[in-house]
Amino acid sequence: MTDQVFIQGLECQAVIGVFEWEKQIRQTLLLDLEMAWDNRAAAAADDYSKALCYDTVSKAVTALVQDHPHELVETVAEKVADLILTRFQVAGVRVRVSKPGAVANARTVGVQIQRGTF
Ligand SMILES: Nc1nc2c(c(=O)[nH]1)N=C([C@H](O)[C@@H](O)CO)CN2
Repeated sequence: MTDQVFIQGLECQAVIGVFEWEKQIRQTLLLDLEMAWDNRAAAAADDYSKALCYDTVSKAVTALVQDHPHELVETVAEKVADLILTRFQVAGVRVRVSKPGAVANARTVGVQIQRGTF
């Protein structure tokens, strides 16, 4: 099954980082999500209830990332993947977490993980 629902560049203001000064501020994280989802039923019936709602997922992920402090972008990626797999019954997910402010001479840095099956 190759269908996906995706979310690109989801901007979150998070308490994120290993250093003490980072725990006192919010920094931008950008999330890219790809979720395995068979879109045929929703499309055939033109039925929102059969779709994976990117707005609902975006709100849930934003709350998770913004409402709890984390040290590592790896932890954020794992928690987001777990949320999507469990709360939204998605079979597979790719999560990319970018921290654009972290390295002065890099456009961005971060991690990408894949969990479940596509
Ligand atoms: N693989 C990782 N490396 C680093 C992380 C991280 O979350 N994962 N974090 C930091 C610091 O918080 C850094 O972003 C401060 O600028 C360093 N390396």
